Amino acid sequence: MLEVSGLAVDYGKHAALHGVGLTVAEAETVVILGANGAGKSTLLKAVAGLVRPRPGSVIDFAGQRIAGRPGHEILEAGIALVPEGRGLFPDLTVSENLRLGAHAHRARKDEAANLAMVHDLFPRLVERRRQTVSTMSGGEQQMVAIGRALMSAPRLLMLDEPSLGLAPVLVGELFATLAEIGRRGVSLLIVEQNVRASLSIAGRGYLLEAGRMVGEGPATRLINDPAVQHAFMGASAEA
Ligand SMILES: Nc1ncnc2c1ncn2[C@@H]1O[C@H](COP(=O)(O)OP(=O)(O)OP(=O)(O)O)[C@@H](O)[C@H]1O
Repeated sequence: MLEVSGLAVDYGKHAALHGVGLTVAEAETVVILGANGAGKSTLLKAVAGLVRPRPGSVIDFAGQRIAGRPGHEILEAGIALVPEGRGLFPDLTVSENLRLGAHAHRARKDEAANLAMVHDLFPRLVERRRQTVSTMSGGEQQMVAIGRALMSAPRLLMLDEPSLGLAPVLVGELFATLAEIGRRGVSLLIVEQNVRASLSIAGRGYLLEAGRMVGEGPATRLINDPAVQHAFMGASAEA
């Protein structure tokens, strides 16, 4: 469903991605692993239309060529991003933040059904719907960020380090919910440093190093691959 090849992104003279490729099939969960600065966020931003890829980069989604298109068109095509740091409006309430995720045309007519789905996945957001986001815990804010992305009824949900800053018990809950979202038919593309937790819900993974893909394979193989363990399994990944 998502097919990326030869994706290159430059920040001025600095090349952050040197021509990477990856695929995500319908209803598949894929993880991108890599150290700080490897280019993981840049990859997601390029797919989401938030940074411009170099001409010649190919990003195809559900039969459409989306490379270089603006972010709002890519959202309409069915790709949503939960950015690193979550990108919420801290002074607005939970409900207001969720409603802001529903502005895509493709989701407007189903807003009530999408909200019901978000409340089903995150029951705590029902009780907290009038609470200002800045007063919530990190785990609750992550629920709002994922909920807001789901309000656009994406076919592909991309998450940039969703477990960052969460206590280990919340990391477990987060990945259980992401697995449930995947079971409901949404494709997931997840950038993570938490190797074990993310691979445990994924079908496949890729290793990104200094702007190049240096490995890929089934999650069950990567989770036991010594190269992955050496390169990426820091203290946080052992949690
Ligand atoms: N806006 C920017 N301007 C210039 N250079 C940037 C910009 N954003 C990222 N870079 C550089 O591009 C490279 C890839 O960054 P990116 O944020 O994609 O990596 P990452 O793998 O997501 O790392 P992290 O986990 O630290 O976010 C890094 O060398 C980074 O310093």
